[in-house]
Amino acid sequence: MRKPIIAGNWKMNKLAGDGARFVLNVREQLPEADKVEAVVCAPHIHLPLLTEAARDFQLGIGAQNMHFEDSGAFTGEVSPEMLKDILVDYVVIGHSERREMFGETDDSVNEKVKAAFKHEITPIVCVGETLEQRENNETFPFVEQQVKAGLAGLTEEQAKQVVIAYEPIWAIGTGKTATSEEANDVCAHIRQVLRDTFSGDVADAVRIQYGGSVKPANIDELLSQSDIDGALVGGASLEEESFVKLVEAGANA
Ligand SMILES: O=C(CO)COP(=O)(O)O
Repeated sequence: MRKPIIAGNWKMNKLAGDGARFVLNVREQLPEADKVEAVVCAPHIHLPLLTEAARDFQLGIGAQNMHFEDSGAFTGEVSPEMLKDILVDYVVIGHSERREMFGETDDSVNEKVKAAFKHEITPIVCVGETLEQRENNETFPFVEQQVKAGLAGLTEEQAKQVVIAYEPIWAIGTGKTATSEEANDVCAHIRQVLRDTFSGDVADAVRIQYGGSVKPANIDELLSQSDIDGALVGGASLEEESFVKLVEAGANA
C-alpha cells in the first residue's frame, strides 16, 4: 500500500509570517501521519520559519526549486546543501511554470533530482503535457520521455523514493480538471514506464500525484483511482481550512 501524499504548492504567494502562522494553525488539525504525508512547498525565503514552525511535527516542508550544485558562482540560486541545512525535506523539481518561464529542461531536472538524493531531500518531479500535445495524442510519449529523462541514472532504491506529480498544463490554475479517468490513465502509463525502465518493485513503490485545479470538492474522486496516490495543489492549498480538508481526504483514501 502506498501512503498518500498531499502537497501544497504555494507558488509565489504569502508573506513568511503568514506562512508560519498557517503551519502553526494547521499542525494540530492534520490527521495521523501514519495515514497520509502532508507537505507544504513554499518560497525559499519562508523556509527557515516554516521548518521551525513544523519542528517535531509531521508536516513536511518543501522548496519549489533549487540549483543542483552545492555551492559556487550562481547568483540568486539556492543549493540543496542550504535547503538540507535548514531541515527542508522535499523539493519540487521541473514544475511546468519553471520549464515554461525559467528555462528548466529535462537535463536540469535530472541533475536536480540526483542532487536531491545526494542530500537526502525527496524530489517531487513534475511532468505533464500542453493542451496542444493532448489534442495531438502526444500525451503518453511526451510524459514518458519526461519521466525517463528526469529519473535517468537513479538506482532502484532512489527511484522508489521519488514522488512524481502528473500536472497537465492545461489544468493548472484554469479550473479545468482532467477527469479522474483521464488523470488515472496517464498515471497508470507513468507506472508502466517505471516498470519497464526500473522494475515492478519501483513501479509499485512510487507515489504518483495528480495536480491541476485539485480542491476539496474533487479530490476524493481523484484519489479513488487505482494509480493516483496524492495531489500537488496550488490555489486550494493557500487556505488553512481547504488544505486540512485535502489532507483529510488523503488520510481517508
Ligand atoms: O501547479 C499546480 C500545483 O503545482 C496546480 O495549481 P492549481 O491547483 O492552482 O491548479
